[in-house]
Amino acid sequence: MSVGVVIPAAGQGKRMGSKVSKPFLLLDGQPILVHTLRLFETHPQVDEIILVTKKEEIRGTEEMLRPYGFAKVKAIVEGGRERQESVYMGLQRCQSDWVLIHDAVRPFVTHEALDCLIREVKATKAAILAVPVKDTIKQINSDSWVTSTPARSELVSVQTPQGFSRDLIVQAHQKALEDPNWATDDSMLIEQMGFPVKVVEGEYNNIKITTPEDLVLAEKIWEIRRVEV
Ligand SMILES: Nc1ccn([C@@H]2O[C@H](COP(=O)(O)OP(=O)(O)OP(=O)(O)O)[C@@H](O)[C@H]2O)c(=O)n1
Ligand SMILES: C[C@](O)(CO)[C@H](O)COP(=O)(O)O
Repeated sequence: MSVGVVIPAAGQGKRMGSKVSKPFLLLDGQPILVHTLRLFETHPQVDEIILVTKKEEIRGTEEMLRPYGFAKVKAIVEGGRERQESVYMGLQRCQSDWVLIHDAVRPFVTHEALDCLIREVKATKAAILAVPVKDTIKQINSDSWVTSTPARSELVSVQTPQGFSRDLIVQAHQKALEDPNWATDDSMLIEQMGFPVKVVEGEYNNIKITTPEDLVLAEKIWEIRRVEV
C-alpha cells in the first residue's frame, strides 16, 4: 500500500510580506521548499510527491528543482485561491492509498515524526501531528471580551503533515465543496463528516514559517539541527 504526499505551496504569503513567494525564500542558502521536499524524498516509506504551486510559478519551480533530482516529485499542479482548494487540486493527482498533506513552509518535520504518523494513519485512516499548547488560551467575542477559558489539558496546537486514507480525504474534500466556509486544515473536513481523527504528538520545532520572525527562528532551528547531526 503506497504513501503519497501532497504539498500545497500556492499561498500568497501575505503575512510574510516578501516579494519572493514564501516557499522560495532561502533558509541556509536553499529555498524552504527544497528543504521540505528533501525530507519526503529521503523517507523510505514515501512513494510519490505532488507539489501544488501558483499557475505562473509551475515552470519556474520545475527549473529550480531540476538540479536537485527529486525523483519522487511526480507532478507540479496549479493551486487555488484558498489552501483547501490547492490541497484538493493536489489530491486529484495523487494515486497513493495513503496521503500525507504537508505545508511547503514547514521544513523541520523529522523522519521519526513521519514514522509515527504513518503508522497511526495506517491504523486509524486519519491522524494528525500536534503539540500540547503552552499558553492559556482564551475564547473571545468580536468586541475582544473574554467569553471562556478552555481547559488547557484538552487543547493542542495542530501541525502538518496530516495523514488520511486517500478515499476518505477525497470524499471529505468533495463534500466540503458544498460548504461556503473554508477549512484551515484538512482534519476539519474529516471531523465534519463525523469520522474520528487521532492526534500523534509532534515536535515544537515543526514550525510553519508564516511571518518574518518565523524566518529568524527557522535559521536558529536549522543551526541547532546542524550541530546535533
Ligand atoms: N491558496 C493557497 C494558500 C496556501 N497554500 C499553502 O498552504 C501552506 C500553509 O499556508 P500559509 O503558511 O498560511 O501560507 P500563505 O497562505 O501563503 O500565507 P498568508 O495567509 O500569510 O497569505 C503554505 O505552504 C501555502 O503555500 C496554498 O497552497 N494555496
Ligand atoms: C494546516 C495548518 O498548518 C495547521 O496548523 C494551518 O491551519 C494552516 O493555516 P493557515 O491559515 O494557512 O496559516
